[in-house]
Amino acid sequence: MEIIETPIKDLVIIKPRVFADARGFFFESYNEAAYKAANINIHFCQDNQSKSSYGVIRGLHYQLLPQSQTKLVSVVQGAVWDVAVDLRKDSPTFGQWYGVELTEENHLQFIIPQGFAHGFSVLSETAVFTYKCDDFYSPQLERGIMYNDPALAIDWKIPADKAIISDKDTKHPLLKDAELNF
Ligand SMILES: Cc1cn([C@H]2C[C@H](O)[C@@H](COP(=O)(O)OP(=O)(O)O[C@H]3O[C@H](C)C(=O)[C@H](O)[C@H]3O)O2)c(=O)[nH]c1=O
Repeated sequence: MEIIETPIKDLVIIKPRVFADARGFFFESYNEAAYKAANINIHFCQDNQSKSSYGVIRGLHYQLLPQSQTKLVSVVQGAVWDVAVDLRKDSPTFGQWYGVELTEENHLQFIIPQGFAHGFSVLSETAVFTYKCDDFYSPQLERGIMYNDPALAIDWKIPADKAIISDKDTKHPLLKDAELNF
């Protein structure tokens, strides 16, 4: 696997080694030993999966310490624009976001570290999104910030009038008003 750095420290893209043949393809979607060899020491404890239609934006979500989550996210069907926002108050990139297109064709994976908000928009007719978390879901510690916060100015790669947002995701605070403890 290849680790691709981003302009935001600790936020990295994983390009797995894909074995393609006449039948299709095979790749290891996670290997703890390979991660340890790359000095990526994460122990995952929960896998999630969601399916969404074109135009859906899920996010921007995070969990507060002590149950903030590192996530390894990828797409098994379709294509999404995946976005992480740095919420670490002492980070030189606090409030900055980075996006990457994850698709069933490019097999790219994205490691979203603790201290980041995460969200994605669906670029294909449907997308099946799968991710591993290194801590369990905690409704009590789950928080969100607005996907369309003007201070973030995130380009979701879909027309704003096509965005499909859950009611919950229309009621998050702006980043300036968010509860953070990273
Ligand atoms: C996240 C989660 C949710 N749920 C339940 C709670 C709700 O009744 C239902 C749907 O949850 P929600 O609308 O928060 O799902 P998403 O909008 O896809 O949220 C996720 O999307 C963004 C992109 C993320 O990065 C987070 O992992 C996660 O917040 O599943 C669970 O039972 N376990 C869980 O781990």
